[in-house]
Amino acid sequence: MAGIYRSTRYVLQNAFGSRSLPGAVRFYSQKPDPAPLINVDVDSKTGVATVTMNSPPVNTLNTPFLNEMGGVIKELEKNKTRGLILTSSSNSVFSAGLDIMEMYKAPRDQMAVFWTTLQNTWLSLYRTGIPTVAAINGHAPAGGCLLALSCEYRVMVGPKFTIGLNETQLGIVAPPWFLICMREAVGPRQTELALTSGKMFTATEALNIGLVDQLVSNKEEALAEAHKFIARFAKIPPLARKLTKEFTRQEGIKYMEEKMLDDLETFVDVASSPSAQKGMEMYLEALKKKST
Ligand SMILES: CCCCCCCCCC/C=C/CC(=O)SCCNC(=O)CCNC(=O)[C@H](O)C(C)(C)COP(=O)(O)OP(=O)(O)OC[C@H]1O[C@@H](n2cnc3c(N)ncnc32)[C@H](O)[C@@H]1OP(=O)(O)O
Repeated sequence: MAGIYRSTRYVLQNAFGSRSLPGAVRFYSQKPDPAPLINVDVDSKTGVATVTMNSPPVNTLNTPFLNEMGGVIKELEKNKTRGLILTSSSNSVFSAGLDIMEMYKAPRDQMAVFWTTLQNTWLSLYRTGIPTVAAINGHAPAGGCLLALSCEYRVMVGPKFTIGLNETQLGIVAPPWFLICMREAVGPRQTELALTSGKMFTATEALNIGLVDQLVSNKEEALAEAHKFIARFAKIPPLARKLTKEFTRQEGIKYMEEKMLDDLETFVDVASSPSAQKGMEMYLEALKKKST
């Protein structure tokens, strides 16, 4: 089994194409798609990129989306972008997390490609030397919360949106690297309490436990505060900043570097188990009922 996963990873690692940014201008990532999944807008004065997830209806994280996100981060690093602000084009959802359709009734090799892409893209975002901020302008359950936690600073639009790692509510388990990200933000006690119950926090609750750093009342304010956070690093030498970030995040980085294949195998085994499949089926039904 590990052989399949290793060759899958090889293919994926070589699948991130690259293309030069024509200076500080707007560009769309990866494929010349008339409806890109992610828009990137680089401010010509500050060099800060606003990366807008634009995969309606709820920015689910599936393989094409994650590949595109990985490509975007690579491009921004190559172009020495001054900051990355992650936000959503939706008025109510930051990201609904992993696309359950990538896990539900999916063949094991498809699940493996999906998870490997997630692992690689997560690691790129989590460890990038570029200062990162999540401007959370909508609900951020599960993988949506992970995306926000992988950034260095979180500004959330309140009070009506929610955020959290709700996996246990679905009968699935947040892997250790999700948990490490949560623990880095809120500490071990709050992490255990939150994850064992799969709690979704209101924006105010999230602020109170340190899951987010700031509350604002709309997206424009969120973006303005995100720019302010990035401006703090104007006079900090980038290499010193990057290495300090790597040292601070070494537990998560080390976990992924050393345990990537074990994590992958566990994921495929757990996600394809009858009980996880049943849980996903019931959850999907509940989502569908809710939306009709
Ligand atoms: C070593 C141990 C290792 C263990 C490994 C175990 C492996 C397990 C994997 C663990 C990780 C999981 C992380 C995840 O991210 S799982 C996904 C969790 N996501 C959610 O719970 C969010 C579900 N969605 C919502 O709550 C709501 O959609 C929303 C985000 C609050 C938005 O609500 P809104 O009313 O605006 O929109 P709708 O609910 O009507 O949704 C619109 C359509 O989108 C579909 N949808 C929503 N979320 C998902 C999703 N995550 N995946 C796939 N599809 C989704 C929804 O069904 C609607 O579809 P429809 O229009 O066709 O009805």
